[in-house]
Amino acid sequence: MVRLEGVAKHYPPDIVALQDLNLAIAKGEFVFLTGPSGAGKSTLLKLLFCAERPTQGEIFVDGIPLASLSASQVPHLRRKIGVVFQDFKLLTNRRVFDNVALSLEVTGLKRDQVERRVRQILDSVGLGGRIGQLPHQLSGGEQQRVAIARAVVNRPPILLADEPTGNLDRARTDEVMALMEELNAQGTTILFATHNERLYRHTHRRVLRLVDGRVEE
Ligand SMILES: Nc1ncnc2c1ncn2[C@@H]1O[C@H](COP(=O)(O)OP(=O)(O)OP(=O)(O)O)[C@@H](O)[C@H]1O
Repeated sequence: MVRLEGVAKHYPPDIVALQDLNLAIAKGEFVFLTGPSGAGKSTLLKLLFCAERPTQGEIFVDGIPLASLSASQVPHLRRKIGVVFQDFKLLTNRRVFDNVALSLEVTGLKRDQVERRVRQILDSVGLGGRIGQLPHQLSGGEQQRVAIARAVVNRPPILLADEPTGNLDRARTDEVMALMEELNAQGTTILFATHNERLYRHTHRRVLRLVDGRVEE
């Protein structure tokens, strides 16, 4: 589902964020990405959804060579990829419903289909009753569950998570992890960046550790 071959990313003037990265993530895997601050975790995720382009090397997502994509084709790639961030990035002046619906409306679904899908996904993350509220009326954990619902409402095969539990307490973190497990059980390939060793220590999941821009398993 994801393949990197000899990937490097440099930022000007002389920062080497990633170097000679080779890795493959199979369809349906749930892989953790860890490593110290500044190791390049966010950079790696950004390369996968074309928010950054590699300085060297090739990246394939679901068989698509990303180097071949023009700027106008990037939105098509992004429909395959859900992304969740530490700071949720919800639209603060839009209701929970709209935050989730926006990512479906761009796909051209009819209004009643959008409404049905949004209700369904919000029910599945336990927020069916909060559909008309604004983000600030929700707790941090609830806001993150809205962000996850938004990321997966159009059923992308891949979910990228960049420290999604970084702002959450232990109980809320466990709720988010349970949701991730559920999405993975339904077939979503997940790449989950985190500093929190507790989240992967006792799992059987593969853990990729970035150190100085290189990957160790
Ligand atoms: N847009 C940018 N311009 C210049 N340097 C950048 C840029 N983005 C990231 N960097 C640098 O690249 C390196 C990797 O950063 P990145 O954010 O990928 O690390 P990270 O592992 O996600 O860190 P953290 O755990 O603190 O979020 C760091 O040295 C960072 O300062």
